[in-house]
Amino acid sequence: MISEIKKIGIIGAGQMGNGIAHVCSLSKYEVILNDLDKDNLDKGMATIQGNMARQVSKGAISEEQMQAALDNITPSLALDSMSEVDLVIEAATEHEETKRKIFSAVTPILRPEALIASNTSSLSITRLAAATDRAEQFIGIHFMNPVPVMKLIELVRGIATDENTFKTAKQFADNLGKTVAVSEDFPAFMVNRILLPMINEAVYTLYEGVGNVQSIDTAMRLGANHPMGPLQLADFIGLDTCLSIMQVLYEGLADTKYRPCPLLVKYVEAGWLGRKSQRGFYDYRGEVPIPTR
Ligand SMILES: CC(=O)CC(=O)SCCNC(=O)CCNC(=O)[C@H](O)C(C)(C)COP(=O)(O)OP(=O)(O)OC[C@H]1O[C@@H](n2cnc3c(N)ncnc32)[C@H](O)[C@@H]1OP(=O)(O)O
Ligand SMILES: NC(=O)C1=CN([C@@H]2O[C@H](COP(=O)(O)OP(=O)(O)OC[C@H]3O[C@@H](n4cnc5c(N)ncnc54)[C@H](OP(=O)(O)O)[C@@H]3O)[C@@H](O)[C@H]2O)C=CC1
Repeated sequence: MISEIKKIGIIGAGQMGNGIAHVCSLSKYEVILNDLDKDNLDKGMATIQGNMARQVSKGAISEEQMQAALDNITPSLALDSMSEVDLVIEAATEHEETKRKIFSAVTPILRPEALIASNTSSLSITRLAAATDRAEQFIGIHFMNPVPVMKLIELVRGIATDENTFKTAKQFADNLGKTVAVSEDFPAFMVNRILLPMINEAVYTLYEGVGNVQSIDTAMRLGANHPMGPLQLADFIGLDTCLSIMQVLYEGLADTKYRPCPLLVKYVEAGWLGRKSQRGFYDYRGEVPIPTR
C-alpha cells in the first residue's frame, strides 16, 4: 500500500501535463513526463522552462530551484518508463476512449501498489476507474489551468476509491501548496459544472448576434470583474476541451440546458481550437490577438 508519493508519471505533455510536471518538480517530486509525440514532449519541456524562467525573473523561485526542478523531470515517449512510479496522473486529451486505452496500456507496467489519477475535466471517475485493474487506487485529481498559478485542486472519489488513496492524494495536493475542494463524481464536477455553461452561453450570445467577440469579453471582464472574458477563456482552455465537457454535461445530465452551442461545434470542426492551434474566437497568429467575429 502506497502512502507517500515520491515518483510521479504524467501521461500527456499538453498544457495541463506540462503544468502538472512544473509544479510537481518544483515540489521536489521525481517526474516522468510522457507523450506519444516527440514534438509535443519537446514543446511541453520548453513551456516548463519558459514559465520557470519567468518565475526566476520575478523572484518567485531561484535559478538553483529552477535547475533542480528541471533535473527532476525525465521526458519519455514509452510507457515502460512508468514501471517505478508511485502515482500516474493521466492528462491526455479529454476523450474517454483515449483515456481508457491509456489505462489498458499502462496498468500491466505499473507496480501493483501504484495509484492512478486522472486530470479529466468532466468524465466519470467511477467509469474510468472501472477501465483499470485497481478501482480502489484510482482518483480524480483535477488541476486548474494555468497549473502553476491556480490554487485549486478538485479531488473526486469514484465509487470504489479507498480511504488510503484519498488521503495520499490529499497529502500530495497539500505538498504542492494547493487548496483542495472535494467533489462528488457527477458530470464535470463543480468548477466546470458552473464555468462551462457560462462559456457555452457566451458562445450562444455571439451566435445570436447579441454582441461580437470583443464586446462579450469586455462586458464580462469589466462588468463582472472576470480576469479573462469567457471567449478568451474558452480559447485558453481549448475549444475541443470545452465542447467535450459540454457534451458530457448534456449526455450525463440529460438536460437540454447543456446543449453545446452549434457555433462552438463549428469552430472545433474547423480545427480552430483556440490558443493551442493559433486560432479560435481570436486569431493569435499576429502580434496581438484579433477577434474572428
Ligand atoms: C477546464 C478545466 O477543467 C478547469 C479549468 O482550469 S478552467 C480555467 C480556470 N482558469 C481561469 O479561469 C484563469 C482565468 N485567468 C486568470 O486567472 C488570469 O488571466 C491569468 C492568471 C491566467 C493570467 O493573469 P494576468 O494578470 O492576465 O497575466 P499575467 O500578469 O501575465 O499573470 C499573472 C501571474 O501569473 C503568472 N503566470 C501566468 N501564466 C503562467 C504560467 N503558465 N506559468 C507560470 N506562471 C504564470 C505570471 O507570471 C504572473 O505572476 P506574478 O503575479 O508573480 O507577476
Ligand atoms: N485545458 C484546460 O484548461 C484543462 C484541461 N484539463 C484536462 O486535462 C486533460 C488534458 O488537457 P490539455 O492539457 O488541455 O490538452 P492538450 O490537448 O493540451 O494536451 C493533451 C496531450 O495529450 C497527448 N495525448 C493524446 N493521447 C495520448 C496518449 N495516448 N498518450 C500520451 N499522450 C497523449 C496529446 O497529443 P496529441 O495532441 O498529439 O493528440 C497532447 O499532447 C484533459 O482531460 C482536459 O479535460 C483539466 C483542467 C483544465
